[in-house]
Amino acid sequence: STTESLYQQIGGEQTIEEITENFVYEIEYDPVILEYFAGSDIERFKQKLSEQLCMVTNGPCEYTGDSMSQVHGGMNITESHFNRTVDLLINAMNKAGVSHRHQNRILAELAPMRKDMLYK
Ligand code: HEM
Repeated sequence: STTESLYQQIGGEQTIEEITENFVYEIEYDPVILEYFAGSDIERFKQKLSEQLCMVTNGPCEYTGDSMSQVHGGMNITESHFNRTVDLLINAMNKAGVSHRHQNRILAELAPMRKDMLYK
């Protein structure tokens, strides 16, 4: 129904967990992007990312992580590396069975955060 949240439409917590697991897997197989995560706590990343995905899809979650500019500041993320990371997220969503229509809605929610991450 039209009153269902995007979170419910994609399959709720289980799908969010799958996207997150798949995304980390994709990152682990991408030497260029993996380098950024060399000193990172991957369990924390998974937890905060799944909260964020849940929140932007209007699920029953609160994002308890840091702001996107705080987190990504100092990494000097290039446009090319940003786009590469989005491709990994798309792979992760495809493998989790998220439809392209729903993927576009999720990416549209994340798009405004881009300016907080690039070249900072
Ligand atoms: C779609 C765009 C992106 C989103 C939605 C996103 C989201 C997040 C979130 C929610 C966290 C966890 C924050 C926390 O721990 O409080 C995080 C951490 C991180 N992100 Fe991103 N991110 C994106 C793009 C990127 C890109 C392009 C890179 C690098 C190429 C990157 C590198 C990292 C790294 C290395 C961490 C871990 C930081 C740490 O260890 O403290 N992210 N990201």
